[in-house]
Amino acid sequence: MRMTTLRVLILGDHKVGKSAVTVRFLTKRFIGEYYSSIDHVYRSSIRQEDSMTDVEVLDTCSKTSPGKVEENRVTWADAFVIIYSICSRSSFSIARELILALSKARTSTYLPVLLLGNMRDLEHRREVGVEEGHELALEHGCQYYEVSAADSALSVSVAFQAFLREARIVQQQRAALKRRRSSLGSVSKKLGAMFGKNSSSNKDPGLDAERRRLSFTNANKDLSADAERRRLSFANSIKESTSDSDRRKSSSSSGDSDKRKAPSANGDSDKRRTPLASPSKDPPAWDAERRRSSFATSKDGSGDSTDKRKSKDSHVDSTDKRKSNGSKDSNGDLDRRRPSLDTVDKKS
Ligand SMILES: Nc1nc2c(ncn2[C@@H]2O[C@H](COP(=O)(O)OP(=O)(O)OP(=O)(O)O)[C@@H](O)[C@H]2O)c(=O)[nH]1
Repeated sequence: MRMTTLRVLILGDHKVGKSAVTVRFLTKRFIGEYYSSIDHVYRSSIRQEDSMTDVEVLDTCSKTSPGKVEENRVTWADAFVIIYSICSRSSFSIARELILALSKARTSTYLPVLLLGNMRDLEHRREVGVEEGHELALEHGCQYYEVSAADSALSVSVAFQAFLREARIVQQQRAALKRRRSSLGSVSKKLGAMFGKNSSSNKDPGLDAERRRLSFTNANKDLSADAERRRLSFANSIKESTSDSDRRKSSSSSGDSDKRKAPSANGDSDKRRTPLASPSKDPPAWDAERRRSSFATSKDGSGDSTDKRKSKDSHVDSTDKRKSNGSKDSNGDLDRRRPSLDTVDKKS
């Protein structure tokens, strides 16, 4: 179970019931006549949800200047309770002064402030409306309740419990912020110790600037060299492509087109191209001769359709042979077919 200590400072005009309210909250009892010319500190442990809160309440003696608050007290306290009497307009004005004084004293941090309008049981003597109390509280971001220390402990207890809950949260947030700041401070000190020793920029800013300049120049040099490399590579590729083109031209002029196709293109495309290309390469004389031979065979009537197919097949074979053997095949094949023509002529 966690334990925290909250310091609460009670402020207000004379005889508004500061002591009566404080004692009511801490002891649940009402003391009708409480006289003291000195400040009192009350200590108590209050249970809130899952935790206990140690509360120190400083009941101030407001005989001299009730509208002012000493700086050391402001520093001491975590939370402030400002009490006025609903039966006293002047006590309400002093409450306003105190709120403003607190705002000025601790501008950097949020101050939990509870504004209490006491003596609610004396409604017939009311000088300050409940709306005025609400407005003042809203204006300065305070909690606000009207209570009666004389009438019941409940109203006082409700007001204090709600206020202490808020005060405790604010206190915890403040403590966490302090821890974070201190840890950040120690980390930054360590980093400063680590890098401060080795950092040349702190010692010699001129040297650091020169190092950056050289680094920039080297980076530019690298970029220029890279661009030159790319330019040379591009020029070489152009040269290579030009010489390759020349080579192709010279080889095509020497009639070696079939040989060029094989290594340059993939095998499949060449295989596809070869049978389509070969018939168109046959000279017209071969076609004429082929037609004539076919006509002669049909006229002769010798040989069936199978023979005709064979003849055609053999002719295709011979065409392929011609392609591979050149002039030798062309002469030989032509000569082999000519005797048959002669035979036809003789028969006819
Ligand atoms: N009717 C009524 N009387 C109250 C109430 N609270 C306090 N009193 C009376 O008001 C008078 C002043 O009460 P204190 O508690 O002494 O007020 P204080 O602000 O502490 O006084 P100083 O410290 O002398 O400035 C006492 O006679 C209380 O009995 C209340 O809620 N209702």
